[in-house]
Amino acid sequence: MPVADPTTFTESDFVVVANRLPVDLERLPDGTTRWKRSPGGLVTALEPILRTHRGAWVGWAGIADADVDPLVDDDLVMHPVPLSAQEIADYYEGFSNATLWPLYHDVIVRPEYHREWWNAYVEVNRRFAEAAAKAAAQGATVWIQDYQLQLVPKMLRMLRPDLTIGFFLHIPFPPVELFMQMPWRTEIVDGLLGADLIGFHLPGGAQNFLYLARRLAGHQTSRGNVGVRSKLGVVQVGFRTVRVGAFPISIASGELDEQSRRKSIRDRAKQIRKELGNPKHIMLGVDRLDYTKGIDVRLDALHELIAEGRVDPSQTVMVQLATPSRERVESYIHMRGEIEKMVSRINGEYAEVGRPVVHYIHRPVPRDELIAFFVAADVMLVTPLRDGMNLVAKEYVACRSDLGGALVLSEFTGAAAELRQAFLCNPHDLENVKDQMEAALSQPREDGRRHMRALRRQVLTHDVDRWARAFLDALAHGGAAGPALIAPEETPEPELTER
Ligand SMILES: O=P(O)(O)OC[C@H]1O[C@H](O[C@H]2O[C@H](CO)[C@@H](O)[C@H](O)[C@H]2O)[C@H](O)[C@@H](O)[C@@H]1O
Ligand SMILES: Nc1ccn([C@@H]2O[C@H](COP(=O)(O)OP(=O)(O)O)[C@@H](O)[C@H]2O)c(=O)n1
Repeated sequence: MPVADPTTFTESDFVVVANRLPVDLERLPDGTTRWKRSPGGLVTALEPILRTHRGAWVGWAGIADADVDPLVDDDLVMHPVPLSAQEIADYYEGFSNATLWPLYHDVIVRPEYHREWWNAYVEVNRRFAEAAAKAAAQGATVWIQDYQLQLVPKMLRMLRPDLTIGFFLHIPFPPVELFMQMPWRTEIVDGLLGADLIGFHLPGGAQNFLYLARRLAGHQTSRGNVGVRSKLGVVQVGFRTVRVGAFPISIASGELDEQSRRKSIRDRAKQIRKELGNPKHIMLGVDRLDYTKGIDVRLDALHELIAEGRVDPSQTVMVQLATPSRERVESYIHMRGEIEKMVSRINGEYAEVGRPVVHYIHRPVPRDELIAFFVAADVMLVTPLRDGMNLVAKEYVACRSDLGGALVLSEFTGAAAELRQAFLCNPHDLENVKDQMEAALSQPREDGRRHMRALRRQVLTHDVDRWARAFLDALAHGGAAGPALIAPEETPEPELTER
């Protein structure tokens, strides 16, 4: 990838700041390096937006001590922020992914609170704020992304009061009772309040935050509920007005729809079916290997359905594509072991030679191959215990222009708020998951077409472009005049913590 020429390189009017760049630097065994696409939905969603805005992206290159100059790819300028091995351990694996990630995902795993991790988080957030301040032109718009960078809005405002600053949280914002565990809770709320607009996927997250801004940080806030892309909440921070809203993220659905119609993809989907032994049913899971995704839930459900004779293992195949993720964090190491044991157990009990029941792939899969899997799958299994949005569910729907397939979707994903015609399930209730999987496998063709048509209408009319436009318009125009405010002492008891 070309390095930006420092003599022609200028500051940008639109800057995205995220923990990761859209590409990761990879060190190969022969000592050379190459760039590859970064994992996760944040990159999937933001990359097309940034390319249309011809902006700059500030982020980490994905490996330790990479001292890399700014890069240009088409019109996108990327500014790598270096992290040392110790900072990766303390800021990324530690505070971001062993403290904040489990705390914000309903404490599925117990969050760990360590002062040295917090110190590294503060230090690295400062470095990102400084890099953003350098990349942004006078009066630019800077859009900060996600839980790894919650202190950057306030730090950046102190460095560059001329900027318009937005912040979007890609994961759930937890109920107040859980957030209150955080030893540095006030610092985090204050850090976020440096932004002009703070976006969440769902109104529940926005309302949880408003409550904390009032009770914890002592600011006046608006009354009433926050809407979806409407009815922004307001926090009065001295003379500044901070707006708070719900903006459910999406995918480049039109593009994906087109890609999935290509003959090469259709042919590959048929070939996948053949390679799997032409089973009657293909079920598919596509996730980063993360304990929030409920991969164990769907494996358990499949195991019991087979044991009860409700699913025939000679006619059904499950494919689980699991991208490696956060591989040095203890809870991820443990979970991987558990999942691999479950896969072996199902295959040990029910596979025939040359015909596994579960095909498990623990490595990244090329984009075209992934799309072909979506086209081939009869039932898509999306069963997280908690997920901010889950773009995979929307990607599956976008790929089904044939109106085939069925989506089993956890109620505990952001996507469930929009994809109401899916087979919704409660991942904490195994019998319910089994029933919904069985119903999806056996639904009459016409019902399936009707459900898929409705799901597609939602996904195709609410794409990532609409998400970005809604957020950036609200950031630029500030929204309607502020509603009446509630003083901190008037705060009612937490009626706002449900999602
Ligand atoms: O950067 P990693 O540690 O490898 O993790 C990958 C990304 O995971 C998370 O994605 C979230 O964003 C999606 C898009 O909004 C959303 O659909 C999903 O529910 C979230 O889990 C994380 O929030 C990103 O910061 C990571 O880059
Ligand atoms: N094996 C896999 C799994 C996911 N992915 C992609 O990674 C993204 C996952 O986004 P998501 O919103 O569902 O979940 P997170 O991983 O961001 O938590 C989607 O765009 C998937 O298509 C992939 O390319 N290969």
